[in-house]
Amino acid sequence: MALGIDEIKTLLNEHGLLKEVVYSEHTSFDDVTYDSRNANPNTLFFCKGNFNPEYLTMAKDKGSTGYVSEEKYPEGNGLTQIIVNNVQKAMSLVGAAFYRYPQNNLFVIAYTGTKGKTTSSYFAKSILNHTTDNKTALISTIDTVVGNKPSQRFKSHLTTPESLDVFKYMRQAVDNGMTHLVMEVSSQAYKKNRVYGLKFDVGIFLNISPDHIGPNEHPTFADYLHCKEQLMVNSRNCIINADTDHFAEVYGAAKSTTELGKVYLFSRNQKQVNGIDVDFQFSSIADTINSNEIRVIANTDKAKQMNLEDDYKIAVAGDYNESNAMSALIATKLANATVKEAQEGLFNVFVPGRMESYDAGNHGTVYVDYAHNYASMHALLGFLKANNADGKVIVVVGSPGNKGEDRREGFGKALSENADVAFLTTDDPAFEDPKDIVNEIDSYVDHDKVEVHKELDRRLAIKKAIYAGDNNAMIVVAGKGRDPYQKINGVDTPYETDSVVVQNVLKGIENE
Ligand SMILES: CC(=O)N[C@H]1[C@@H](OP(=O)(O)OP(=O)(O)OC[C@H]2O[C@@H](n3ccc(=O)[nH]c3=O)[C@H](O)[C@@H]2O)O[C@H](CO)[C@@H](O)[C@@H]1O[C@H](C)C(=O)N[C@@H](C)C(=O)N[C@H](CCC(=O)O)C(=O)O
Ligand SMILES: Nc1ncnc2c1ncn2[C@@H]1O[C@H](COP(=O)(O)OP(=O)(O)OP(=O)(O)O)[C@@H](O)[C@H]1O
Repeated sequence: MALGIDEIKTLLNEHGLLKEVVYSEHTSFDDVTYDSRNANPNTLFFCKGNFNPEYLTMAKDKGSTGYVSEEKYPEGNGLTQIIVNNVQKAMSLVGAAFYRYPQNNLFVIAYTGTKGKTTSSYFAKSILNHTTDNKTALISTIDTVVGNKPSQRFKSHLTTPESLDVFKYMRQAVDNGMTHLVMEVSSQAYKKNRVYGLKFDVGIFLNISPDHIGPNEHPTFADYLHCKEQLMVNSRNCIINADTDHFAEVYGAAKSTTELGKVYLFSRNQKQVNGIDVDFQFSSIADTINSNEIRVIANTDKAKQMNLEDDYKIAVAGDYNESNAMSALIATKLANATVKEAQEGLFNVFVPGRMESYDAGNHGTVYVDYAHNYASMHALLGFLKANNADGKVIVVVGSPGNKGEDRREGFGKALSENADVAFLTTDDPAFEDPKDIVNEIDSYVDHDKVEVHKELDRRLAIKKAIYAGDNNAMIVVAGKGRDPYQKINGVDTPYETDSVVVQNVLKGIENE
């Protein structure tokens, strides 16, 4: 692949981004990167973010022949210099052109929402695997899948990658024969223009609640909402959970660029929201601590024509997963999935680290779940308590250091509402003392309602929690899912994952 300077100039000019070009003899580039460590001969290098000019020197030393930046650097003398007024936008446009617009060869379904993006993406992929004969790619917080060989599936670094990576993965997916892609689009992706210029075939808005607000993410909730709404503005078909907070604003964003015939609304209970007819209603017809089943009803003519009305079993527990499943049903129907394919996809789905359940025999049932703030912990514990009022809820939980400090109070509150026993432990303490974090969570717990144990060794905390359960107990190991590390003092210290620790404890119990 190669990209010439004339095409770059035209593209940037069309979008009002180009300020100046200083030519060298290099007018065509064989690679693009935003990280000097990955620069190759004849690479076009993008200077972005918390940039240090030394990176440009490194890129040049490794053979870069041009750079794109919002300012000129003497370190770049001798290279072709492309000066723009927004490097992130420029990077996305140039990335799409360099990788020859792979999005044109993929049906792309994109998810946003404070909670449920990953789970719903796995639901949609599982359905489309049936529809497309396994030709569905995935860009999610957990895994990126660009093909069916083991080497074409790898761990993700971000929920939504940098634009150059988005287009690279799309190109790889197309070259590997993929026809569909399900991806997560975080609010941060819009904030940082990681998907600038991209139109999605289907965009889904799941929900919004205060989160990701802070110095490194969104300055205000309004900014967070605005960024999330951009998925609606940039999608050809919009699906909205009408039960979400701020529904009116989200619907307004969708309507601003999409005709009403292509905006699909769904709700658990309501036929109308704000006087607007909801297309699909779903109800729970079986809701156990291991799985769910929903009934889908079409309310509008548009919905009736889609032939989605039926019952669907979902292999993952949690009543909120009924709503996640409903979104995946509409999205995949727009990609021509049949009811049978959807039923098979939801019945067989497995989402790593999200409501993984394990039978612990005489010690009850263990759930490994990624719940890592008040909203998700409250939803999870409330669901378990509602479905098994006599069962003890035992929770293993910690809270990260140097970020999301308000989660500590949230965990204390969620535990006080629905837990019987808590084992407070370590979870990515970063540069803080995990003991202080545990004590802070503890200070928010109502000790008349919850028996609290403090065990900083996470593996031991999990073991003690499982052993504390009787045969009706529900032991929740929260917060890390399948994260394979603990972030300690700036180092990702390997950790075998909560799922593996749980499995090892259960093996020990079996062998007793
Ligand atoms: C705030 C934010 O979006 N930060 C992301 C951003 O940082 P940045 O551009 O400032 O990059 P940096 O690491 O400071 O380095 C500056 C530049 O120099 C380059 N560099 C760096 C070192 C070097 O030797 N050579 C070199 O060229 C880097 O590649 C980068 O391009 O670009 C980096 C990769 O290029 C990301 O790793 C980093 O994400 C950080 C780790 C992060 O935590 N991001 C979170 C907030 C995030 O994006 N989260 C959302 C999910 C949120 C949700 O669930 O809603 C996500 O989509 O993942
Ligand atoms: N629709 C939902 N509403 C509320 N909570 C949910 C919902 N879906 C999932 N959860 C809870 O949130 C946790 C995270 O779910 P998931 O990973 O699917 O969401 P996400 O949007 O990708 O999250 P994050 O941005 O934190 O990575 C789950 O483990 C579950 O506890």
